[in-house]
Amino acid sequence: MSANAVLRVNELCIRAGGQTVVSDLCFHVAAGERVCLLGPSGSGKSLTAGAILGLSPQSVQIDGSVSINGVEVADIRATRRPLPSRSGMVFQDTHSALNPLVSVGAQLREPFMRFHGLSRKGALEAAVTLLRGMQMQHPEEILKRSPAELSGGQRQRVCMALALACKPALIVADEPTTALDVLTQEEVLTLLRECTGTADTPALLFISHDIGAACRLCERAVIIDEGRLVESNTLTHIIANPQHRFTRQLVHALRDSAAGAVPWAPGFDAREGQLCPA
Ligand SMILES: Nc1ncnc2c1ncn2[C@@H]1O[C@H](COP(=O)(O)OP(=O)(O)OP(=O)(O)O)[C@@H](O)[C@H]1O
Repeated sequence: MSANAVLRVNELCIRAGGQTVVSDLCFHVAAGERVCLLGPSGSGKSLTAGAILGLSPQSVQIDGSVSINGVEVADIRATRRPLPSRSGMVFQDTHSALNPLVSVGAQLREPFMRFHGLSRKGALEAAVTLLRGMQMQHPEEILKRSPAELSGGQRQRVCMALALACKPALIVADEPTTALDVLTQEEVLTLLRECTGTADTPALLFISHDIGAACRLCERAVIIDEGRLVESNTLTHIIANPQHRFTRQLVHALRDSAAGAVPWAPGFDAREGQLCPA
């Protein structure tokens, strides 16, 4: 396992509704890395995300280890975690992620005041700069609106801006593009790629059942089925040589949908059905 891991999940077991739904899960995300957690519906992806983020429902029992930046956090709720071990989060449901009664500007200036020590005015200026850097049109105008006055794609960008403004070492994105149209999905994936996975930006754990999006964004994938790790490798290797039944289904679906060209997957040769090294 990598020595410079931002996230280490070790022997994670999750019980919910009287059943073990995640068993002995082990994986890591290194600094500067983008890793995808892939699995079919009901395989335990969101419960794993909840355990990593410290947002599991009280009824869910968690055993094993989750460490972020070297701090053991499996037993610590999100709001009580020490700052270096807090993660940014981006979810599918942007309505729930934002306070509907508070303007976007008031929500976005908070992390700049809290984590960057900026004044109210300085925080708003930083928020404008961040949104502009994320290719958002008219950021000053956006900050004055309430979340309900934004499109789904705009709300998702604001959620990403909120996650980035907290200066986390890790961002966990749980199906962030599922509720968006195809073009907006493309934009959000591009943005996630630009804002994560380098020495100066957070590492990314991208949770999805879309291997096409994973290829677009991540170098490595961890694949789970029925709460157990079934495959873990670079996406180049997995696409060329899928081992598990679910992975083979995903790769076949990707090849079928490709039909000659996969513009969103750089390096993907649809005729060969392989990811070629960039
Ligand atoms: N709070 C809970 N109480 C009881 N069972 C739960 C709870 N949350 C999830 N489960 C069950 O645990 C299993 C894994 O759920 P989870 O939401 O992690 O799956 P998932 O892989 O994220 O699925 P999807 O891709 O459909 O979102 C499912 O069988 C689900 O019904």
